[in-house]
Amino acid sequence: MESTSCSAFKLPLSDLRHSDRRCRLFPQRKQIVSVSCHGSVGGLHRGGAVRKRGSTLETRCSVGVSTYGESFVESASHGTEEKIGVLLLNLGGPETLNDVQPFLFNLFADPDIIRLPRLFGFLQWPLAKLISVLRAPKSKEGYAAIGGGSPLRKITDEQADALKLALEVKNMPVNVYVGMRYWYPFTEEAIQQIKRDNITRLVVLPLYPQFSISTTGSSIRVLQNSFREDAFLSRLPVAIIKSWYQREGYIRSMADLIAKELERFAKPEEVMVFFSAHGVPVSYVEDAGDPYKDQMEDCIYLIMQELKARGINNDHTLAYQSRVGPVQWLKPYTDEVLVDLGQKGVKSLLAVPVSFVSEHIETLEEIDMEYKHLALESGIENWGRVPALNCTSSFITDLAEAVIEALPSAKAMTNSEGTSGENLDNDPLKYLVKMFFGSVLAFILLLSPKMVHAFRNHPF
Ligand SMILES: C=CC1=C(C)c2cc3[nH]c(cc4nc(cc5[nH]c(cc1n2)c(C)c5CCC(=O)O)C(CCC(=O)O)=C4C)c(C)c3C=C
Ligand SMILES: [Fe+2]
Repeated sequence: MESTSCSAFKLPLSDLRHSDRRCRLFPQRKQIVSVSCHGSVGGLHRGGAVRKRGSTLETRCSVGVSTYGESFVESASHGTEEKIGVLLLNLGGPETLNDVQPFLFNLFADPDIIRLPRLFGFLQWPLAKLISVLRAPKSKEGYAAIGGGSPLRKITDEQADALKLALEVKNMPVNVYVGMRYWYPFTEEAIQQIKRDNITRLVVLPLYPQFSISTTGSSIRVLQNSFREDAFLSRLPVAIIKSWYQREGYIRSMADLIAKELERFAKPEEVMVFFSAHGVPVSYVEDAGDPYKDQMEDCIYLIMQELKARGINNDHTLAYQSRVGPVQWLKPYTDEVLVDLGQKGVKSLLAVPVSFVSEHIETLEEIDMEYKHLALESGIENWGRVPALNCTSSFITDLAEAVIEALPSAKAMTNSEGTSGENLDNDPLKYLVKMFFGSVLAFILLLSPKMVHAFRNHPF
């Protein structure tokens, strides 16, 4: 079954080697191609397993794809039939508590998440194994507190459906695909579905408003790897929307949500608007040139300008949450700022999650439970939280407009440069030797009490 599932991708040799490596690394991926995910109800074709949510099939569905109706558009210039695809990229999340450790493994095995010097690249997987095992108990507690799994897949599927409808209303029939970076439906599977569907033009839309190497950057790397040596994909015109936090529709939708939540307070004008963004390690910004911090600050500025234009002049602040491990992350840290504000006498606070557009563990557990508790303990008396955008119609309409605007710029992804971390090692003996020595080194490095503590207990 293992080799069948890998070879069933029917990739050229180079890609096959890649997916073979993944199959060794991501045992859970072996299962995905053995199940057909297609179904059809009332003109709706999509992962059959998606409709059977909760069944065993559900977690095995490889591709979250909205392909209802026909999505052919007559190409004005060539008179040929166009079949437009939109690929939504997202992080993915464990759907059950048993998924938590393998999900964390996939996350920490990503060289865009744990950035090791090239020389130490062979340590990536043993380290990922070790950190995921250390982290899993704390992470599981979080997922258990929000019902036993991440809501990300369900919400992203709903966003895909809503986007498809919004584009249909604008006279643009498309197939919408969902590709997750660390859990089902994996980006690689969505790409294979795009190929099977003979899509002729593709818009890639990461569901992260701001660009970070660790999120959008990492997902684009997956695309580049898959597209580089595939005859069909390397010719496919693609437009990638790398960031979209500055779009008016998004800014207005965020301002709408904030204005609405402020109204719930007895004295709305006295509420501190507290933007909480997912952090990244400082080295990403300072050494690797990640634009994430600049874009985040710009985004907050634009939202506050929009609120001011509506006569809302509340104080606001930005802090970063969800740090993991023993390195410096972007400051100020959300937990520290909350305590500080409480001590300074702030009584009413509205938390605004700003780096992500769906509810997820960090909003539902970290903000709603941990930070709320901390804030109330620190002297803040009135607490509120702005919901994630999810399927807010003005937001989805704006995403549809972003897709339409991006489409004309689609061109073949001609990325011939190699991508770091792609030196595939197909010799099983070499692989085992590396794994063994890597593991020994990783244990020596990581099992110091300080490191263990950092990964197990750091907030989030
Ligand atoms: C813009 C959003 C995000 C950035 C930037 C980001 C960077 C980043 N994350 C980790 C480590 C973890 N992230 C985890 C979950 C998680 N991360 C994001 C978004 C961003 N991450 C989301 C939406 C989620 C939740 C998914 C869900 O299931 O709901 C986790 C797992 C949870 C936990 O154990 O704490 C980890 C770990 C790093 C190291 C990083 C940048 C380098
Ligand atoms: Fe994260």
